Amino acid sequence: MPVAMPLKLQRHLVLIGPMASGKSTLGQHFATQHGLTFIDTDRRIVAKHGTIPSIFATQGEHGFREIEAREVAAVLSAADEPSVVSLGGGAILDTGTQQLLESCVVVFLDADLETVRPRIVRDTGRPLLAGDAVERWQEMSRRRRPTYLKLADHVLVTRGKSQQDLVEELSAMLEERLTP
Ligand SMILES: Nc1ncnc2c1ncn2[C@@H]1O[C@H](COP(=O)(O)OP(=O)(O)O)[C@@H](O)[C@H]1O
Ligand SMILES: O=C(O)C1=C[C@@H](OP(=O)(O)O)[C@@H](O)[C@H](O)C1
Ligand SMILES: [Mg+2]
Repeated sequence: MPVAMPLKLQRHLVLIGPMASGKSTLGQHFATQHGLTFIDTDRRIVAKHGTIPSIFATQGEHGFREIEAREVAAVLSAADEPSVVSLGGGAILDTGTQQLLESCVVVFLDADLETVRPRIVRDTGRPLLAGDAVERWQEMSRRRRPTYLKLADHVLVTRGKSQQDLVEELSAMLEERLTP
């Protein structure tokens, strides 16, 4: 894997966007290539509370959102080194999370249906997509889109781009931002 320039973040770099837009994958690749710490809030939730489907089954979406808001707040308000943080797609629904994102650099991974379609039809790990995954993804994505746009400092359009394309585009975006 190519190693890009080490990058020094001043604030957390947070990836938001709909389910299967590639937040977890891009966050991990980007952090690895720039020698940064990577945090996936869903991964932390799973390590502490069990799988996401099992949390939804026992505590419902409401229970999951409470756990998620606590975990995201713990990550974003800690005085740790600035890191690359991938949130779950619905984490931005919480107003406390929205406030914490004001002091982060927020990147919206803007994925369209054709890009995510093959990903969501084969993956069954997202309880909110149970049933007609395509229909449910479209509806949720449409409803949340204004919030993603409102919170974003940058928008990264994912259509037709490989992981490496996205790492490079995000790197260029940040370099421009860091250039006085
Ligand atoms: N740029 C990309 N090109 C092709 N497949 C991708 C890309 N980004 C992510 N994927 C695949 O899409 C699926 C969902 O990615 P993931 O990172 O889990 O998304 P999210 O965290 O936004 O839900 C994974 O199987 C991943 O390998
Ligand atoms: O959009 C959502 O409400 C959710 C997105 C998922 O994360 P990804 O966006 O990483 O798939 C996960 O947090 C959970 O299944 C709920
Ligand atoms: Mg994810």
